[in-house]
Amino acid sequence: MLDVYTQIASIPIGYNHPALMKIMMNPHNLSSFVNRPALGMLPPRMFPEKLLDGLISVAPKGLKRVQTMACGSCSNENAYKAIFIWYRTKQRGHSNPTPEESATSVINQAPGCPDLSILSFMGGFHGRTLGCLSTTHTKAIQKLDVPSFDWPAAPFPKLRYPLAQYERENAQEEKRCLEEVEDLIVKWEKKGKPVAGIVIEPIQAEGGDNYASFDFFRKLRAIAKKHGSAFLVDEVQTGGGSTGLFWAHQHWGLDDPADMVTFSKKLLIGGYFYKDEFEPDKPMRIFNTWMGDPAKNMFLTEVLKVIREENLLEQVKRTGHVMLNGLYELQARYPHLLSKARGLGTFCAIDVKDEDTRNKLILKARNKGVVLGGCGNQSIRFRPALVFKEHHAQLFLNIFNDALADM
Ligand SMILES: Cc1ncc(COP(=O)(O)O)c(CNc2csc(C(=O)O)c2)c1O
Repeated sequence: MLDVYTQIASIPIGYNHPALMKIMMNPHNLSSFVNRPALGMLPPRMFPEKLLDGLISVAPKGLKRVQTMACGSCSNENAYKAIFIWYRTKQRGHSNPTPEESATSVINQAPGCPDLSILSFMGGFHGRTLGCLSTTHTKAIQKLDVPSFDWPAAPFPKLRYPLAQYERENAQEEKRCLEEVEDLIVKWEKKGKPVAGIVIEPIQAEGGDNYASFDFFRKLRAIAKKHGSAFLVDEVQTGGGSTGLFWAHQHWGLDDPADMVTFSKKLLIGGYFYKDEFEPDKPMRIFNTWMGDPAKNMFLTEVLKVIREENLLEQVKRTGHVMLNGLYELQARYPHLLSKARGLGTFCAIDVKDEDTRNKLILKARNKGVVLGGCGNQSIRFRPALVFKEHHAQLFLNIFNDALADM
């Protein structure tokens, strides 16, 4: 199969890459695979140094610290907790709780359990655990029957395509959404549930590969700063190089770095980078048994080596041009079926006329040997590995054309 979905965007350098297979064959690595440590209490002696060649070597601008986790949901979940701890420490002026805060915390009451909130966006997806689900607004089936926190959800810009033709309308739409963000922050402050943090994806993936301008994100970052809220960029799906830069939010050109960046999928390990001030004041406040997995970190270090040695981020840019230009051509050839071709690097998507036709097209592509994935109500998202070259893209486009001709 030609895989253009790669296990929901989580295979970085293709299947069975020799460099990763070699890791498995090295007898010196066996202990890391067999003896999984409780990293929060008993990290292997060389673990911090090993992070330097791996995760810390790709730390986003302005972030020097990293907390590893297992998956995207637990990365966001624990990043939210670190934000709440930071916010309350800032409000108190120190990190020593009063006896009342300690007593009320264990019975789920304020002030020990404060009424704080995280602002998210309609169309955003941040995971399926309880805190993450309160910031996820994609499909009802993901949220039905699960209690939710009373946290604000702002509108995400609904851009009109082609972007060049609707610049004025789209700028107006983004301005409307940013005004709504500030209104919600003020409203939740008045409700006694101050917004401790804002979470956003650089491209709303599950929600349908929704885009906003880089200027929108720079302005949003400034709003978070203005209101004393942490700014968390969720790079679980966009991170790892598929937009042509290692982190999608690098495209924004932020003067003031994000406070936190969560990751998982292509990085093979979950976790979040964070600014010094978000370091919890005491051990075990952000904690679980494993806190990540040194074996996965080993694979990641090797993946990063391959990305550098094979210059894969430049490859992504070249392949991305072939993909997007090919999608433009197909949308022109099948205007009754396709619209809104869009992408950054090989992180591309296209809309199909309706959900049923989108699902049929994915099935038809699969029967012709191509693995695709849907997102949103009627989009197809393309998530190839970083080793996906121009000839793979052309092969995909030819098969996709045959599937479309067959609809
Ligand atoms: C931007 C973003 N943030 C967080 C998550 C959650 O990561 P996991 O918990 O699934 O590892 C994801 C996971 N993506 C995802 C794709 S399908 C899916 C699902 O639960 O149906 C989840 C994500 O795309």
